[in-house]
Parts: sequence; C-alpha cells; structure tokens
Amino acid sequence: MLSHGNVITVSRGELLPANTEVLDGVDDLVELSYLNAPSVLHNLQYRYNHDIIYSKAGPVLLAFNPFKDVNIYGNDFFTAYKDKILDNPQVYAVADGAYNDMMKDGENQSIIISGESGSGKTKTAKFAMQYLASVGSQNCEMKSKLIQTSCILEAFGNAKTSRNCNSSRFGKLIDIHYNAEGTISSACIQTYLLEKSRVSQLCRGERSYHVFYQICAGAPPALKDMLNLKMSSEYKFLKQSGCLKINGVEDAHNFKVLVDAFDTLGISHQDQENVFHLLAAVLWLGNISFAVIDQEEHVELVADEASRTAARLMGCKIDDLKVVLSTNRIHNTAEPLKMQQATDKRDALATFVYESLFNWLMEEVNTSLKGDEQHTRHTISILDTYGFESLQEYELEGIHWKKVEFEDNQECLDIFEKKPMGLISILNEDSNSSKATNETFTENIKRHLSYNICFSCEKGAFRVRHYAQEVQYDASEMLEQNSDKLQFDTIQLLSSCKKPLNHSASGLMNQVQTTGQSVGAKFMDHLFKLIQEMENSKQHFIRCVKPNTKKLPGIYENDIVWEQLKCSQVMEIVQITKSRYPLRFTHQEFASRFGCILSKNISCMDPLSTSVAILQQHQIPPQIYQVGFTKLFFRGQVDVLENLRQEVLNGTRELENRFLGGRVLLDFHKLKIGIVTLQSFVRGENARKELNVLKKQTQGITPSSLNEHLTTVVHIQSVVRGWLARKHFNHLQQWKKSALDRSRSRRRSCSKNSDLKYLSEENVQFLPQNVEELQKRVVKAESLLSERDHENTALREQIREFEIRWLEYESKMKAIEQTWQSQMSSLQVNLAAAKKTLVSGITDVQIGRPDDSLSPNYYDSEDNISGIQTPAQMTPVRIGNSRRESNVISDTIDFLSKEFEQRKQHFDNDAKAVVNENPGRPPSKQIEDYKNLKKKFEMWKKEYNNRLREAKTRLVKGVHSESGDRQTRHWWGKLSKRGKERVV
Ligand SMILES: Nc1ncnc2c1ncn2[C@@H]1O[C@H](COP(=O)(O)OP(=O)(O)OP(=O)(O)O)[C@@H](O)[C@H]1O
Repeated sequence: MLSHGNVITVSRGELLPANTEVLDGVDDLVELSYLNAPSVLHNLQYRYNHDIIYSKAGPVLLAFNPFKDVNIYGNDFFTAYKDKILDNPQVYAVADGAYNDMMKDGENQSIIISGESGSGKTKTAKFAMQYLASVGSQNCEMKSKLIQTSCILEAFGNAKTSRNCNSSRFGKLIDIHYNAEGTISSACIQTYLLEKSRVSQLCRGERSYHVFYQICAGAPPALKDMLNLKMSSEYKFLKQSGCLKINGVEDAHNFKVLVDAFDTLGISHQDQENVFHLLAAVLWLGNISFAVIDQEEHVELVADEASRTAARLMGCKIDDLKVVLSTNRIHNTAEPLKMQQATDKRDALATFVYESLFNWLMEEVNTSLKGDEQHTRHTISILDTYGFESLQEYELEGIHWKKVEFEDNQECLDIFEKKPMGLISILNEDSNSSKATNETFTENIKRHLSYNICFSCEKGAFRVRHYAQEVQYDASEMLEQNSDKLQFDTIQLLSSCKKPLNHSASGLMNQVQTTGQSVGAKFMDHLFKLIQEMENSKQHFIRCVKPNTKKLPGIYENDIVWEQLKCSQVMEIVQITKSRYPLRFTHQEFASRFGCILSKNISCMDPLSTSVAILQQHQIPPQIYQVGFTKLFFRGQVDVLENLRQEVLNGTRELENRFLGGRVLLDFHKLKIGIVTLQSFVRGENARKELNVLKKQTQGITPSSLNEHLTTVVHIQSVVRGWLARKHFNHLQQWKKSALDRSRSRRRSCSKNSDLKYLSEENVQFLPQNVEELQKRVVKAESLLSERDHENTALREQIREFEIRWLEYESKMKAIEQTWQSQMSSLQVNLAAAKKTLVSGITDVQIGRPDDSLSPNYYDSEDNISGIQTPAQMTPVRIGNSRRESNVISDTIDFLSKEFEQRKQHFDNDAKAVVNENPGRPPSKQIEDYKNLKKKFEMWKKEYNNRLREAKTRLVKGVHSESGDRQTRHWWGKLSKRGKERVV
C-alpha cells in the first residue's frame, strides 16, 4: 500500500485507486491538488496513454520514452516553440528557455539529462542539440556539423546492450558556444569514460561498438580487400556474444551515413583510411591465437593470417608483435607468458588501440567544431548527469518554510568520495602500490569504511546501499581494472608503428603513463570538473523515464515508472517546489532590476528598503514572497513587476529613440547648413577663378574697343535687316506690278467688266493681307527649289557617269576609226597598185614586151585576212585585141578609183557626223549608228572588191598576155604576202 511520510513508497504491481484525480491539461504535477503517489502516477499514465510524453515536475521536465515515433519534433514544432506559439512541456521548450535565459541574463546555461539506460537520454539530448543548433544558426555549416557529430559518436560509442539497442557506453557533455548576438560561434564535445572493455568482452546477446558491424557489412570491396576484411561472424571479438544483428538496423547503410558524417566534418580521406585500418587491426588482433611451447605452458603467438594482417594494418613487424604478445620484458629479460596472460595482453592492446582511436576521433570532431572562439560570450551545455540543490539556504536567510524531508544520500556518497579514506582514494593508493593485492585491498576498505551504515563487507566483495537499492561489488579484480597502464614493451611497439594514428595513440598513452592516473582518479577528476562547470551555470533538468522494460510502445508499467520517479526523488522535488520559493534575488539585484518602476527617488535608499518599497508600492501579496536578510524569495515569477518593468523599459527606449532621433535631425540640419555654406564658398571661389581666367583672356580688349565692336555688330545687323526689308519690299512691289499688269490686260480683254478696275485695286489693297499666303508660297517654292537641287545633283551625277562612259566610247570609236582609216588606206594602196600595174601593162602591150612569168595561177584566192580582193567589173582583155578594150579597162579603173575616193569621203563624213553632230544622243545609240555605218561599209567593200576582182580578171585574161601575167603575178604575190602580215 501507499504510505506518506519522509519517503514515499509504492509496492510493485499495486493497483491505483480508480477515483484518483486526473486533470486533463495539467502539465505540471505541482498543480495537482492531491499530491500523492497514486495521483501522480495516474496522471502520468493518463498523459502517456494519450501520447503526451512530456510533463513537468516543478523545475524538472519528465520525458517518457514513447518507444515509437511521435510527431512532435521537426521544423514546424521548432518554429512554434521559438515563436512561443506552443509552450506546453517539451524538450524544445526547455532548450528554448535555456537559450532565452542566456540571452536575457547573459549567463551560461546547462541542460542536465538523466535517467536509466534506455530511458531516452541520448534521443532527448539530440533533440535539445538540434533545437539549440537551429535557434542560433546563421552558420548552417556549423549546424550540420553539430548534427552529424551524433552519428560519429553513436557509431564509435554506442552498442547494443540487454537494456537498449543503442546504448551510449560513454558520458558526454556538449558545449555550444554563442556570440553576443546569440549565434553559434563554436562547439565542443567532451566524452567521459568509454566502456573500453566492450571491445574484447561481451555479455551474451550484446554487441560491441556499432562501427565494427558497420564496416564489416558496408565497406566497399576495394576497402575490404585492402583491410582483408571478412564478415562480422569471422571475428572472435564480435561473434563471442552470439549477437551480430539488431532487428531493424541496417549496418551497411549506417556505414555510408558514417562516411558522409566524416566528410561533413572535414575528416580527410587519408585519416578515414587510417581509422578503418585500425578498426580492422582491432578485429584481427582478437583473432590472434597462441600455441603452448613448453612444459610450463608458456605460449607463443601463431604466425597465421590473423597475426600477419594485424601487424600489417598496425604498421609494425610481425616479429615485434610476436615478442610483445608472447613475453613480458622485465629488466632487459623477456619472460615468456602463459595462455591467459598472453590473451589478456592481446586484449589490452586491442582495447587500447580502440580507445586511442576514439579519443583521437573526438579531438578531430572538436577541431572541426572550432569556429570563431574569440567572439564566444556564453555557453549552453547538455549533460546527462543529475544536479543537486541546496536547501540549507532558507534557514540561513531566516525564511519560514515547511521543511520537506527527503532521503539524504550523503552517507552513500561518503563511501566513494570521502577523503582521505573513501573507496576511490583507497583504490588509487593500492593501485599505485606494488605490494598491494586484491586481498589487502579488500581488508583496507573493510577497515576504513565499516563505520558507514550504507557499507557492508563480505569475503572478496562488498555491498553499498544506494538510494534506490543495495548493490554488491566484486572487489577481486578492482585493482587490476583500476589500472590503466599498458606495459612498456606494448607502448614501444605502438610507437614503432607506421600508422599515424598509432603515434597519436602512443602520445596519449605516454600522457597517461606520466600522469599515472587510475580509472577511479580520472572519474573523480572528470566528475568534479563537471560539477564545477554546472555550478557556474543556470541549470535546466530533464529526467527521462522508461515506461516499460519490454522496450515497446503503449505499455505503461506503474511499478517501473514509480521506481524511476522514486530514484530521482521526483515527489520530493514536486513537494519542495510547492512549498518553496524557487525564485530569488539579492536585494541589490532586485533593487537594480525593478528600481525603475518605483516612483520615489531611490538614489539615497539602501537596496533592502528599495526592494520593500517596490513590493509595497505595487501591492504584491505577502504570501507569494518573503524578505530574507540578504535576499528576496518568491514562489514564482512576479509577472506584475516584470510587466511593469517591461513597460517602463519600452517607454524609456521609445523616449531614448525619439531623443536620439531629434538629436540626429538637429545634427543633420546643422550639417546641411554647413554643407550649403561650404558649397556656396566653393562655387564663389570657382566663379572667381573663372572670372580671373576670363580677365586674362580679355586683357587686350578695352571697354571702348568693346563698344566699337558692339556698334559695328549693331550696324551690320541694321544693314542686313534693311537689306532684307528692301528685298522683301521689292518683292512685294514686283508682285504688285505684275498683279496690276494682269488686271489691266484682263480689263482690256473684258472692257465691259468695269468691276475689274476695282478688283485690281482691291487686289493691290489686299496685298499686305496676302503676305502670309506669299510666305507659304515662298516656303513651297523653297522646298521645290531644294527638290530641284536634289534632282540637279542626281542629274549632275548622271552626266558625270555619262561623261565617263562617253570617254570610254570615244576611245573605242577612235580605235574603230583608226581601223577604218587603215582599211581605207590599204584599199587605196591596192587601188593605186592596180592602177600602176594597169598602166605599165598597157605600156608593155604597146611596146610588145614578152613576159613568160605569168603563171596560170596568177591570182591568189581572195585575201580573207586583208579583205582586199581583185577589182570587180574588170573585164579581162587579151593584150593586143584592141585598143578600145584597154581603154574600157582603164576607165573602169578610173571609175573604181573615183568611187573609192568618193566613198571614202562619205564614210569619213558619216563617221564624224556620228561623233560630232549629235552629242546629246546616248552612247548606245551612237554605237548602233557606227555599227550600221560599218555594215554599210562592209557591204560596199564586198561589192567593190567583186568589181575590182572582175576588172582584174579582165585585165589578166583579156589585156595582158604573157608579159602582163608576170607583172600581175608580181603585184598579187606582193599584195597577198602583205595582206597576210596585216592584222585587221
Ligand atoms: N523521444 C523519443 N521518441 C521516439 N523514440 C524514443 C524517444 N526517446 C527514446 N526513444 C527510443 O528509445 C531508445 C533508447 O533511447 P536512448 O538511446 O536515448 O536511451 P538512453 O537513455 O540514452 O540509453 P543509454 O543510457 O543506454 O544510452 C531509442 O533508441 C529510441 O528507439
């Protein structure tokens, strides 16, 4: 049954009363009127069944693990909480509260997440981190890096346990640093106490670190070849627990996600390769086996695939590995090891390599998260450890309060941390002593701790009664486990390895060796540093609760939940919150914060009086606050005061803005006036300079000469104007005159029409009115004139073209004429020659000179080239026939000769006429005339040639006998020869 008292208890499986109060919409357990275990549990169950996984227990956020995806995260919810649209309990609300407090109060903040394994701490921390990364992320790169770190941390630091398939096997503190504007400047992740024994030892059904299974399943073939990587079932370290897979988890896919995260964080491919080498080396180290070599069961490393591959991947010689793992070097002598010792040494080496790798990776992650650290102002830390609250304060301050007793854990804590003889101190001392054994250690703790009521000791073990329950510890291996030392030869081996990460590992190892810190000492060191950090920040608590052990959604096990609430003392916290004064200010703080809303002048008042005066002036009910000696205590936020302060601040800001605005305006006007004055000075100066330049330029010009110039200009203007006026006048006169003439002539022709007289007079009178008309005409005439001008220009251009062509034609005609002339002269020559021959022939006939040289072929065929042919109408006459016939031939020749002269004259005249008499005739027409003339000439020439040939025949046949033949032949032969040489 339930019982109330100092400690609230509920027995396992007990049913809750049916009438327990359930308040729909009550987010905070503090609001419950019946604050007892059943009502608390009933309300939480009700909420859980309605998928409301977050509730408040005073200052603590209770987060129930839903074991399923609930749609309350992501961008929309982020915005809703950021913009205060939603304010119900949620991890985003806590993160937002921390961020706002940091910005408002300028204080570091911490979110402390606690809960048992599998309750959802890692998930909750991830959501908080995502919110804080987004709210302060103008730096998107930093945001994605921060989010990607979870993936690396989980791969290397999480494993499947019996309680949680993704259990974090290390503690972590995530520090997110912000600048004054609230933007992330950098981040840092500190990790604590990795469970390194998990590398070599696994409980049944559990797994080693996820990354081993991921690399075996997801490494690409080339990488697998390089590392000689097998399936996870081939490695002793992995297969020993009989669990290689997790339902619903894709190891191969997660390997790709891991590599992406490495890339996002800027871890080089070479470093990634080194990391994979060492992971494979750890797996192959686990497969190294030993063979017994003597009677005393000493062993030696077997040089097989496992040892060879492990040595290769670590970058050391297999012989060195063999010596280190098979012997212990003590004072320059190598002592052979037995099977267990050799196996332990091998496991220690593998474990150490993995731990060093983990630490190196964290350093790399932090290097990548380093940003603009110079501008860091404040930090929000996310931690998974529970905080503490001091209640002694109320008494010291003289505050009246209803004391809530809750079980003090100090006795239990003393067992571990009390100095000089707490468990950790004794453990450290004995670990450093060469004489200490497990037995002496057990004796020691029994002697020093038996006084503590929470401690009891048995043979080889001891028991501690913790707040939740009693735990038995096995003391037999504590000394060994507490020592973190590697043997010297192992360190030497690691230092000789070629893989760069091994060097950093050995560097880390040296550090451990020199500081000589044991596991316990390191733990305490970390713990105290953490507490210090938390104490210097404002804390926000999240308690994760696991609703069932089956890890299934929708199942709410009251006793499991109750145990967790009990262990975290949730009921006490709620009761304390209800009865306490969580909000407190020193009098100085309160007076300086709210002094602005006090109407009195506070300059001469002390802080306490000011605080009291503020409370009184604003009638704050005394039941919600108490005045201590140095501080004021409030049950909650004093909204009235906060709102008033905000109003005053807003008013002041407004006033300040206006004042500043007014000042800026004033300054602006002053500046403007100054600028205008300056501009006028500059313009004046420029004008003066220009004037000086002008003065210099016009130095030679005196005012009198200027006047003369002016007079001359005016005179010219008046002359021009006069001339224009006269011209216009003359024009008008002429027009008038011509109009009168026209009217007179019309009058004469129509004398009957007496009106014409008046009409002309009218016209004359009408003239001035027609000026406009005239002007129009003038404009028209001008435009016509300009048109004509254009036409003229075009015509001129045409004429020029014609002239050019004319010159061309002229030269052609001259050439034709020359040809003509030459043809004519050739004909003339022929004719003359014919004449001469004829005369001499006649003479020869008359004196009877014989000539045998006349050949029957005496005449050449028609001379086609020269066009010279035998004269036509020349009737051949036999010499000696008659005198009359020779006269006829002579007449014919004369006639031909005359005709030739006449024709020549005609053709010459015609040719000249074509060129000279009609120069306006287009050249093409002239060419045509020429062609016609030429045709005529050709026709005449042909006909003339026929006649000439005829005359010649007659001459040859009739008149010339033998002697004439020789002469003619001589003439024709010459003519023919010449004709061939001539070119027509
Ligand atoms: N808010 C949540 N929404 C959905 N599932 C959740 C939530 N919180 C926890 N879980 C589920 O519970 C599992 C365990 O959660 P988580 O790993 O965060 O527990 P833990 O407290 O960190 O455990 P450990 O201490 O062993 O690391 C998660 O893998 C996830 O399946």
